[in-house]
Amino acid sequence: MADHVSSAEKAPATAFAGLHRDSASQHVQPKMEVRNLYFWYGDKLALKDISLQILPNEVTAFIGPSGCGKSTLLRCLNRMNELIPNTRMEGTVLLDGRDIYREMDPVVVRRRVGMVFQKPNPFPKSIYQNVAWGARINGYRGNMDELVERCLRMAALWDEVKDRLHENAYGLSGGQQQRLCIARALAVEPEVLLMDEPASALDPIATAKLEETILELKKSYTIIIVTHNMHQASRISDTTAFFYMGELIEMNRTDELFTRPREKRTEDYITGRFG
Ligand SMILES: Nc1ncnc2c1ncn2[C@@H]1O[C@H](COP(=O)(O)OP(=O)(O)OP(=O)(O)O)[C@@H](O)[C@H]1O
Repeated sequence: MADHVSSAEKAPATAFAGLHRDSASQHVQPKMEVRNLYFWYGDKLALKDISLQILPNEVTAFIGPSGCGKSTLLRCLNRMNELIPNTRMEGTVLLDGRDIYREMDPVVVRRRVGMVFQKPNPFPKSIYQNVAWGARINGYRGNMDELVERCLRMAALWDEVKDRLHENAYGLSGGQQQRLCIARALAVEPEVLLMDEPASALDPIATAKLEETILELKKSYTIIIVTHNMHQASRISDTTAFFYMGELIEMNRTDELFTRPREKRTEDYITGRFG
């Protein structure tokens, strides 16, 4: 296991020492931290002893063969896993140092840690209402027009939809719908964005646009993205975590992981020898 991967026994500050380069003397606090996490679907163990840290304002990519637990881990980071019956989790997940399972309300966790899914899933409502909805149920009292515009701009969609805000979202292309879903996620003012293969249903041009958007968003948000596409991981992420059969095999700066993997299984995967 790579030496930067923390365990509960190691002090969190040192666990990421090999990774963080912001300052030689000062460690940035992780935005999120997972400690010794196990997850079961019924009797089936899907995640085994996962420990890792997510740094703020970075893109972290989760890669690995199908079924290795990437989406499961993503859902553990905002308590979405709790919505799946007959599952069990052990371990700790921290957001800004606070335990999201023991010290925080799940509704608050899901607001602060937003999610964008594999398939764009806008509501059958107008573009405007798609963005305003989340803010409204969250009790937003400010100027809604301004908020909608701000979120659509952040999601790099404003210029394409500003003259058709009250048209049905289903009239948008797949790539536009996915950016609308990002705008909708941003409307509740999250701090972390979880993205589960957000480009898998998009063509190369829409994918490129989405990747640009993600790079722009990381200035304001912490982003974790599950991707099957290793080129995408290397293009947009700062840190990459490689999973295999429910275990975290290696996590490192993306350029290091792709050019000098420490583990044979990582090397085999990134060179296409399996998976
Ligand atoms: N709702 C569920 N009920 C039972 N088992 C599940 C459920 N969701 C996932 N699993 C199992 O848990 C393991 C991890 O699945 P998960 O979807 O997290 O993997 P993944 O790495 O995201 O896969 P993919 O890349 O194919 O999306 C797999 O063996 C999968 O079959």
